[in-house]
Amino acid sequence: MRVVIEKMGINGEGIGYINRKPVFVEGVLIKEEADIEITANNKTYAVGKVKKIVKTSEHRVKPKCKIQGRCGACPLMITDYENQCAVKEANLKQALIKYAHVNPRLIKKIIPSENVFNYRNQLKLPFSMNEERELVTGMYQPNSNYFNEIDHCVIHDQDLEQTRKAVLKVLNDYRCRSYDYHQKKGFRSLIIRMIDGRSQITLVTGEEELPASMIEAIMQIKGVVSLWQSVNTIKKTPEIFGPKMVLLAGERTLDIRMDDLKLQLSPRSFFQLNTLQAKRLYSTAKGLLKEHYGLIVEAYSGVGGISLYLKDKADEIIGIESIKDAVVNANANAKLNHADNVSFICADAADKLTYISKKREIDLLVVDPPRSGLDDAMLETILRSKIREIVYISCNPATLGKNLDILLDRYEVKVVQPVDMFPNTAHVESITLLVRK
Ligand SMILES: C[S@@+](CC[C@H](N)C(=O)[O-])C[C@H]1O[C@@H](n2cnc3c(N)ncnc32)[C@H](O)[C@@H]1O
Repeated sequence: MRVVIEKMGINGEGIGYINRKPVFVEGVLIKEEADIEITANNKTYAVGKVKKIVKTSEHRVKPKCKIQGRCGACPLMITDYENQCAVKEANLKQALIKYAHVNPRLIKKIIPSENVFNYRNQLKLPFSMNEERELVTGMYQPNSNYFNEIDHCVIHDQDLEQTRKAVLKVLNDYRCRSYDYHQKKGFRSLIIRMIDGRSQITLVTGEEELPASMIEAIMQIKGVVSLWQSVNTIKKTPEIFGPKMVLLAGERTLDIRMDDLKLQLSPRSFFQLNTLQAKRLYSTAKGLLKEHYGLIVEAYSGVGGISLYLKDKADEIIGIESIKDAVVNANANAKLNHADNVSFICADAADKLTYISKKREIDLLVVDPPRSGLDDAMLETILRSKIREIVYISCNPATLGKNLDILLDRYEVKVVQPVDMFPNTAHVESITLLVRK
């Protein structure tokens, strides 16, 4: 079947229509024409696989990565960066109009990323064995068990890639094997966070005792400041880290600088993946605010970066975060940065916000939730409270749109500012400023 691609979907796929039914096709761009094979045909939509592209977009480029399209992380790498930004802006507009009827004129042009490649400061990759019986890292093809070995990832920081290769060499020198679910032994995942040339490494393993000389060899790799082991023998789990973390060598935290801020990060704490753009994200959010507030609450605060960026904007700032390690980091970060007016609480965001909003007046709420967006309890608490302003930082236009639809009962959108944090991927980050009606 031949299809003309009319728009792009939220996952970076092309969408065309056959007999008015939408057909989702990976690896194609707007205005391209392709011969496709229908691989799934449901009542309301179909899925197609490209056999041949018969008309090519002027925005198509040759992807820099050999396994683009197979690993699934970078569907937009087939188009120039200007067009990637246009696709992201259109997707955000589409979602916010569809779910919440947001006036498109309030949605600004996306702030592009300075670094289109080599921007990721962290990798979290599963291990496997290749045909030569060597331990390798890679990605499972989306919706399949097929493992693609990653030889060289072009969105990872170059030093991060060097470190990954050096760690693999050590593990192979010691003849380490990938995880065996029956024996509960072997290596499951490699996690490396590398910022400003310094790295924190975590090996997620089965019940494995690692030789002291191997630990020493990893610590000798350039820039490595700590090596952690996380034992995870839970069979089917979406969690990469196991319940227990053991510091094998080096420093407990990765200490970084972000503009004037000093931040400490533990392996399990969330931290923005594109450090340069994170500074832009935070300073753009700050730029949308008034001069000064009484009380700011930041929900989903991670290691406290946003609250600390805003420390001069309020009499008091309270952060709420559910991961204990991140809260320990955040409170240490408040001390390190002499922010006596900023503190962090380990709790569920909705629970704690309900508690605070019953006792005190909140002038500004900052939320930066995971991809699933704000849950019902959080939305209910916000609607019941008298919070005056909200800054909603979102990494998922669909959940943002659905949440806004509910919040718009009591709030008005002032501006939506997209920021590209993840070039080549389909992810769209945005900041929305809402004011109580
Ligand atoms: C997208 S991250 C944002 C972190 C932080 N704002 C930053 O810029 O680094 C979302 C954070 O929400 C936390 N989180 C997830 N669900 C939560 C909940 N129900 N209550 C509190 N925090 C939660 C996660 O642990 C994570 O640190």
